[in-house]
Amino acid sequence: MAQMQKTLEVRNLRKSFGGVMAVDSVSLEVAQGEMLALIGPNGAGKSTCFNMVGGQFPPTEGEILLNGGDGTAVPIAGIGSRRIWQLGVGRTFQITATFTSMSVRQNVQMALLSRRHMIWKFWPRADDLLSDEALALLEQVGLQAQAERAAAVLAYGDLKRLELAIALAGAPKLLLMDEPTAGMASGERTALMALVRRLVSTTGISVLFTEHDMDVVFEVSDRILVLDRGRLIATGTGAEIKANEQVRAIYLGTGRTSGGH
Ligand SMILES: Nc1ncnc2c1ncn2[C@@H]1O[C@H](COP(=O)(O)OP(=O)(O)OP(=O)(O)O)[C@@H](O)[C@H]1O
Repeated sequence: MAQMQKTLEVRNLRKSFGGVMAVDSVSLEVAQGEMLALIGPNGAGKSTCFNMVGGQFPPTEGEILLNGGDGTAVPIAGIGSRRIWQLGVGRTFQITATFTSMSVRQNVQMALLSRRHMIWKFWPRADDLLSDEALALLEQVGLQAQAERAAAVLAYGDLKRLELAIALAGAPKLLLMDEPTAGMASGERTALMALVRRLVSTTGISVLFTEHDMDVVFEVSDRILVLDRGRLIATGTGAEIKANEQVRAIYLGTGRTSGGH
């Protein structure tokens, strides 16, 4: 198998839905410890890219390679989301999914259990066993003080932090975050993504995220990828993307981000 330095490599990815080419010949790489934003107007193909990398559906064409940890390139296109998660690709969704009747700590413990392929019948024991580990993850996201509260009563921003802790419990090498700040107030958005930025720096995981708030994108990303109508039209640092005429023409120059949210 070929050697691979990157966490993720995508080659000539395509997805068509009937007559619509939602993603067209997209190639990209995510380095270890890199925080990469995937931006573009509504309908550009961002979610479709995420869904192929995360295994929600197979590509029409193209390769998706994940670093197996020892430098080997593991093909993951079309192998399904469960298997992809086991190989180290975590994901947060636009709608947060937590067990509302459980405490914040127990939600993280459930994710730890799942990672260890333990099942529900171990729960009474796991409640002790994995408690410290869960609390350590909650500390990483700044939620330790709320560990014993029911997930149902958390403020929205804290729920997003819990979702992040749950994703980290899966020990991902790559975390996909599809509009992680959707529905949050501006200050909260910056705080959440600054936290993710710190976690990337301290843990060395890679993050690929979509985000409609350009201030957040420019503040936290190492690099930015711009999609338009399924095609990757630019890749670069914030400064490069800001200066890119094609990107400005598509939407930065219009004064909107990508509408919608
Ligand atoms: N399941 C589907 N069936 C048919 N067409 C789809 C499907 N999913 C996405 N599309 C189409 O593919 C294109 C890309 O959509 P996608 O949701 O990936 O864009 P996006 O960049 O994530 O947009 P947004 O910012 O609005 O979330 C759009 O034209 C969309 O209508």
